[in-house]
Amino acid sequence: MATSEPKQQPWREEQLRKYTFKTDQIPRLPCSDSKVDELISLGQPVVITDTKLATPALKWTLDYLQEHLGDGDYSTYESDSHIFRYFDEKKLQSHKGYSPPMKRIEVKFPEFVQRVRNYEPGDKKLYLQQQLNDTVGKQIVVDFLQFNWPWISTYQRKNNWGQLTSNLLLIGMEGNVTPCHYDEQENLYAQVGGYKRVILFPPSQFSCLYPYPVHHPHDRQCQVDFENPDYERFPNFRNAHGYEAVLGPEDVLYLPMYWFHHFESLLDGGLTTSITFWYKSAPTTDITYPLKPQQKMAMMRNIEKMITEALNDPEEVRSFGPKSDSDSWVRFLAVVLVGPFMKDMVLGRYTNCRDPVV
Ligand SMILES: O=C(O)CCC(=O)C(=O)O
Ligand SMILES: [Fe+2]
Repeated sequence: MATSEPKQQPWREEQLRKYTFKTDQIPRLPCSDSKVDELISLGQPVVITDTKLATPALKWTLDYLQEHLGDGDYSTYESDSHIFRYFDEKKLQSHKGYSPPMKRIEVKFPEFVQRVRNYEPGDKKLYLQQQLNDTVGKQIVVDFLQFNWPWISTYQRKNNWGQLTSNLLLIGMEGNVTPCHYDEQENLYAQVGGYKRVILFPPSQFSCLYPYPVHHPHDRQCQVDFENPDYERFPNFRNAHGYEAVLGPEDVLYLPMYWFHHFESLLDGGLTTSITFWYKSAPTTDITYPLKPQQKMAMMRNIEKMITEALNDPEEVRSFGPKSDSDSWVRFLAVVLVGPFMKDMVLGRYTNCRDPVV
């Protein structure tokens, strides 16, 4: 009888960046394992190893894409460093004087390929992040139609998710980092080329991660620099505890809505290609108490939006805190009397909010 050799791990520990917090592993399971259904229905992350969700995209090399993508524009971010921190361009307008740490450019695919291939240390790093749309050529449409829609639609139905909103194609250079943030949709994230590490934190760790105020261009992004955490400003980051996995071709991660996530293309690992499948969340039917941490996050967002809109001046919200001695009782009230919900929303995040140094 043939014995199967244990499969060798196709990446090395030195390809992972080093951080200060502890992590556990996200479970890796085949589709046939009934735990997959259970975890997804509980809103818990899981890596599923054999969905064949985006198998036709395994052949999407740069050459293949260049031949078949068509001549549409591809949104690509340019960054001086390996960090690609997303910003909301609409919120930039009301946040005068702040220039974001990366720039979005629209390029034709061959230009992207040329810049990636000719990259030299010191050049700006690139990260293509473009929604798949109807400008792609016929062959890409054929590949797309052959994705495993029956499998993914089953999960959409079982979990009562809303419509598929978009598929983002991500092509990143080795070492690129998408820093920690959360999104407001359910995500089945298909890895198709190269290896990417993902680190997740559940919504219950909101108070360890200090997302920017909602009106800030970096809304939904954590303020803490994972590579050099400032524990004075963000003391609870010491208590952050993540879940992680390295995703390779054919792996699909269920990334639940409101879970914080950080992605890194492995160091010295070449280009990475991934495709997101974003779904609207299930409508809330009956509310049960206590509310879940993600429901509280949604509430906080609404309250912050209301306050910002009511005051009609983000600066007034942000510079909360004593401006003079006579204001100090306000801070006293906030610190001593307000319950954990308001503290999580305000302390550290609002009292210590600073723009990152560009
Ligand atoms: O792959 C990445 O770099 C970021 C992906 C991400 O943030 C997402 O799929 O929500
Ligand atoms: Fe995301």
